[in-house]
Order: sequence, then structure tokens, then C-alpha cells
Amino acid sequence: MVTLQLQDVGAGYGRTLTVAGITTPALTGGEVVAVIGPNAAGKSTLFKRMAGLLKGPGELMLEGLRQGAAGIVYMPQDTSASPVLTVYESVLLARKQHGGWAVLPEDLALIDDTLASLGIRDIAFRQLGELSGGQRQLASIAQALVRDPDVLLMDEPTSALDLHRQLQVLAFTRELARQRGLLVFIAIHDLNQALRFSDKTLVLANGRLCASGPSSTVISAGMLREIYQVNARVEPCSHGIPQVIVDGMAEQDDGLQLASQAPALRA
Ligand SMILES: Nc1ncnc2c1ncn2[C@@H]1O[C@H](COP(=O)(O)OP(=O)(O)OP(=O)(O)O)[C@@H](O)[C@H]1O
Repeated sequence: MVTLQLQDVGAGYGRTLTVAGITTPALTGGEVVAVIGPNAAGKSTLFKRMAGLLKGPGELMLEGLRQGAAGIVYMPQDTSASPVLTVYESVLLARKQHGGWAVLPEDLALIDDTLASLGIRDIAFRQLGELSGGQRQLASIAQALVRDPDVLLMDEPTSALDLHRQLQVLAFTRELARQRGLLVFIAIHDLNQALRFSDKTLVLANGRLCASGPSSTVISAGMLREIYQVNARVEPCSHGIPQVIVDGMAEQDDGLQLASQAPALRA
């Protein structure tokens, strides 16, 4: 089973580090880890560093990679596949990026299953350039999932999806993580989906890791106030899943510490 631990990891785009000193607990295959934090906190930058697209200090301690699997796969926020490819072609190309170009029956079966599970078989032979934003996002998710990653970094994978599709994609991804032993990181702004689908949560603010631990512990009224400057409660829904209820923005003059000045929270 794959395990990954970040040790004092940093990255940036010029001379200064955008994210720095990121040290996580050991995270294990089968888990879904939400990466949350305000805009510009450094979530995408951290993913790019983890995927090897940016250099920087620190170490990724990665063990238990499966032989022949794709290692760390990054699904960026913006899709980059050619608009003239069909959904099926783009997913097949993604599948064959690793491990040779011969197309085997099991490749085709995996692609069919993945498109069906994401509910996009009906658009398989339409060009990416003529799809809606949500349909393109679903195609990107399919491209990432068929690459057979050990560690999957999904950058806001559900930002363009309707509520039903969000549940479908996140449930399917969590199921894959459990079945195949994938370690999945999801950068996400919807904290209710993080509470529903992730096992653990990392909180980034101003390029620092402010909290990490079980999602239901980390996503708390105190964290929401300190990191997001909102007054909110976390209460169980009818199925017992904790959900965030936002009461309003916290007033700047009522003793609030801005995230940049706040001491690190630790779950
Ligand atoms: N290519 C780049 N060159 C220079 N600075 C960049 C680049 N990409 C991102 N940044 C800066 O790095 C900081 C962190 O950005 P990043 O995209 O990692 O944040 P994020 O947490 O993913 O934000 P969001 O939730 O808004 O997507 C921001 O200040 C951003 O302006």
C-alpha cells in the first residue's frame, strides 16, 4: 500500500517560496485527503510541487508504489487536452501515456467502465471543444482516473459540476481509493463535500499548513472563524454527517485574528 509523507516541503515561482515548511503526517493508500484553504493559499502550488512540476526544498517520502502504475498523477484545475479530440480519444491517450501505446482489451474495458461510472458515455464521441464546462471537467476526471495512479492529486475537480454530479464523482473517486488503494488528494472549496467524502483534511493559509487531521475534527467552528473569517457551526445532517452552517461573516473588530497572524491550529 502506498504511503506518502511530506517533510518540510516548499515551492514557489521566483526567488521567494509561495508554500513553505509543509510537514504532514504519513498518509496511506485508500484515504481521501481534502486540501482546503482560502484563495491563493497555495493549494495548487503544493500539488505542482508534489507532482514534480515545481522544484523546491523538502522531501516527499513516498513508499509502496505498485510496479507498472503511474505514481503521482496531477489533475490540474484547467483542462489542457486538445479541443479537437473526442472525450474517448482524450481518455485513451491519457491511459496510454504510461506503459506503451498498444491498446489492450482491458484498456478499452477500463475506459468504458470509467465513462459509465462518471455518467458520460453519451458524450464519448463528442469533441472536447464543443462541451460545456462541467462536461469538460468530467472528461478531465476520466483522463486522470484511467492513468492508474498510486497518488492522485485532483485540483478542484468538482468546481464546475452540478450537485448530483459532485456527489457522483466524489463517491466514485472515494470508492476507487478504497478498492485500488489509491491515495487521493482533493483541493476543494466546498467544505461540506470535504466533510462528506474525505477522511483527512489539510488546511493551508498563506502558504503554510495550519491544521491536519481527521476532517470532522479539523473542519470546526474555530477553524472556519480563524482561516475563513466566517461565523459558522458544524452540525450533523439527517444522515449524521457533519455539515457547515454559515451564519455570516465574522466582524473584523470583534477580536478576530487574521489567518496570517494566527498561530498554527493542530488537530
Ligand atoms: N505561475 C505563477 N507564477 C507566479 N505566481 C503564481 C503562479 N501561480 C500561482 N501563483 C501565485 O501563488 C499563490 C498561490 O497560488 P495557488 O494557485 O497555489 O493558490 P490556491 O490555494 O490553489 O488558490 P485558489 O483556491 O484560488 O485556486 C498566489 O498568490 C498566486 O498568485
